[in-house]
Amino acid sequence: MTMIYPASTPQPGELLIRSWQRSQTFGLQRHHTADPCCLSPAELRRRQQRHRHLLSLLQKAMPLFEQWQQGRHCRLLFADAEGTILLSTGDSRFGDRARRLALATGARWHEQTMGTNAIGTALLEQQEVSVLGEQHYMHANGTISCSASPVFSPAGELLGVIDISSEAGEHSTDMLLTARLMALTMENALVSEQQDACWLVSLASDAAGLQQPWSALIALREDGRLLGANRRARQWLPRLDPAALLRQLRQGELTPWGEGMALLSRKPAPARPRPQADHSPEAAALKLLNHGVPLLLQGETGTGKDHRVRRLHRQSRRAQGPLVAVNCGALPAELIEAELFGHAPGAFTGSHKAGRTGYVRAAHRGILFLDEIGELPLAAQTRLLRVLQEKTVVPLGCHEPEPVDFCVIAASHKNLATMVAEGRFREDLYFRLNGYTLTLPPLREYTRPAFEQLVEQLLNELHGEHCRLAPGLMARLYACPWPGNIRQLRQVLEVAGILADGGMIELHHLPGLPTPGEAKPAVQDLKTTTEQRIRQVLAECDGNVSEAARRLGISRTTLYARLKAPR
Ligand SMILES: Nc1ncnc2c1ncn2[C@@H]1O[C@H](COP(=O)(O)OP(=O)(O)OP(=O)(O)O)[C@@H](O)[C@H]1O
Repeated sequence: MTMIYPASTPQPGELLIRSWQRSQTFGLQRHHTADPCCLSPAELRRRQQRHRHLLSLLQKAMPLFEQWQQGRHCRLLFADAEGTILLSTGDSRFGDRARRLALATGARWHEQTMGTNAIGTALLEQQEVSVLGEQHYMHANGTISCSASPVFSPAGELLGVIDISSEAGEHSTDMLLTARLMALTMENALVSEQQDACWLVSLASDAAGLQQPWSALIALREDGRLLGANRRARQWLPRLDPAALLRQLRQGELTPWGEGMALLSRKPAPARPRPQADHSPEAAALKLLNHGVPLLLQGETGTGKDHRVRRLHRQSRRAQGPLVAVNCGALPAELIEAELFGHAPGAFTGSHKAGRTGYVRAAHRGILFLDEIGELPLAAQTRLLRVLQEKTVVPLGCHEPEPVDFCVIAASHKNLATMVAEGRFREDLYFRLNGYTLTLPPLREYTRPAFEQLVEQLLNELHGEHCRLAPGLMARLYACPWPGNIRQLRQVLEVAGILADGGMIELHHLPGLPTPGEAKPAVQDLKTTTEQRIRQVLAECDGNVSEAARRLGISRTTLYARLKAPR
């Protein structure tokens, strides 16, 4: 590959050559328009919310940048580990050009789409880099120069990147140094706040270098176990015995170490208060799941069964294993057993030539989520019961049972106990699945404080902390019937927050608000109320079922089911 630079541009090092080669491999052309694939404002706010702790640490390090920046025309950017800019601040004169070049929040600077660039290249190489003027792969970016330094977690995972960008002619080497200093300051803050850390130890080549942002820093537990390290410390770790070092340091705060380095122990970091014991049903469910007890989730459509299962999986001991979700109501009747338990190659006419693993075996070492379990036909229920009892599967066409290690969570919007009483669900399977029942209430049964908390959480998740309801609107929302439960509420708030540009939501930002009843409907009236509301919306949509389901925030299947439900 030939790289031709203007005489004024420094020749690239190996890192940039590798990056240019990658840019070519990605099929990019230098004269193409760079496409930063900007995120929608809502998605950007979600990401900023997800990374709010990192952003708050960056804010604390900001005085470093502000002091240094005086008189310089440059911008500081922070991008997450996927190259999405979450913060852009600094000189507004350069800001206009920066915006034109998509150095603004929401833009994504992957190497795959933008070619060689400081953010994308620093992320892929996991090391700091300056990309000056025409060293950018895309001509369009040749007018700027950028220096970026990655930020790592105390465990060494890449969290994001700090970048300082300026006009190509105005870049200086201290921009990379400042980006590095900011990144190190953030890493040190992360190391210092490690949970259970009692000791922080700085390492440097001499006493003068200790406790500087660029010194190595490690966090230790009371017994000397290593909890985390900044990037500088990581290079020492292979030669370091933290427990022995701590013993030594407890004799005297400043101690020579190993290869003549000076060491300093700092005051014990304040221990974090232990979380209060959690006696909620969800905590009980998690504890039981971790002991292999099957869970049963009951709740109307949209009450958050799927959402809850995903959260339980994330928090469980099986978080590293798969979560295999099966909608039992959507399995084709004639293939249910093959889909669940798998089959040998060519086991039956029309079967997969290579055989099929089946959902149960796919959940090995993880969690099998059987959604809409009430829809499973009786014959399949019998086989499922055997699989749950024996924790082995015999795929169709096989003879040998195969052990499978999985936990099961089942969910249904139908009342399974009633189905058992009516003979539509096997009693023994019901007892086997129902190690512990978690019932998710419909929104109409939420207390006012619980409802407010949910609305605030959803607004925060969807639109960030500045989005809130105008006075009086909470009461209006609480009075609505919400047949689609959280799904419907979420959709209404998503639309409202966008219309309100993430600020104060007024009544006119709520076009899809369900009509409030005179009072909250009594439970026994709910079927009638729901059906009336569905018919009303259907009429408003001229019988268009998809549109009505969208407005109500429920699926089309649910809409049909609601209309067909026996009175
Ligand atoms: N606690 C929660 N916080 C935020 N969002 C939630 C919560 N619970 C549910 N949601 C959201 O509400 C919507 C519906 O949730 P979910 O699909 O989990 O409901 P469900 O009970 O499984 O519904 P169905 O029975 O119709 O499948 C989803 O968009 C989900 O992200």
